[in-house]
Amino acid sequence: MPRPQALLAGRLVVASHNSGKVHEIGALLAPLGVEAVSAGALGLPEPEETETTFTGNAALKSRAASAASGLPALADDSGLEVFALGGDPGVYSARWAGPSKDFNAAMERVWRALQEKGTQDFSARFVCALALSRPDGETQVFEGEARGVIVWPPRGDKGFGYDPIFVADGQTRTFGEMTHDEKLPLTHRARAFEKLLAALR
Ligand SMILES: O=c1nc[nH]c2c1ncn2[C@H]1C[C@H](O)[C@@H](COP(=O)(O)OP(=O)(O)OP(=O)(O)O)O1
Ligand SMILES: [Mg+2]
Repeated sequence: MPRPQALLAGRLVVASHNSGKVHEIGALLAPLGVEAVSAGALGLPEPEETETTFTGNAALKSRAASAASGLPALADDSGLEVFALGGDPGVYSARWAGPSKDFNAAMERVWRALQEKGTQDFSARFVCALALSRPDGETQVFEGEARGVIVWPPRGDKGFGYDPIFVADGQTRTFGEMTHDEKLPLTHRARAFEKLLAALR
């Protein structure tokens, strides 16, 4: 079996169709000298996310991309868990935005659900599962989280998804108000990536 490290030595598929994620994962991979190519650039299809966990969906996406391309693949399945909402939208975070990917509507739905609960508990976390697959299907998955609170109204137009309503612990600005370089080290994604690197070392 090749050293897992070799998986990050040459060309790697970033198995995501979300440009915000592809940008962030590209920045995490850049210092390693990995030649990252996105699933979209290779014309790979977007698999249906049939699992009920972040780790399950991440593995499903990395396996599909690696098998289809013959290259190692790194997939990200992530989402926002709001504690007072029992973890919603969770693995359905992308689906709450609907087929038109309307995250203004998805953010409103989060806020409305919190209002309906009548709660003052706005605590939340972003979760990211990163799955690394080889073309033979062998897969490793790593999870990271970023804890914080939901704020309303949305603030900032940077980032993607739910960034304008999330303030990470210890911060005052939302992820939507931060530059890419400010947001990235605070993310669930960077934390999952640290674990992946530690495991491959
Ligand atoms: O840092 C983040 N900042 C804001 N929102 C975020 C973040 N990370 C995940 N999210 C939300 C939006 C995203 O749409 C959904 C993930 O859903 P998820 O299925 O993993 O990704 P996706 O469908 O957008 O792209 P793909 O599956 O092709 O990787 O959670
Ligand atoms: Mg998805």
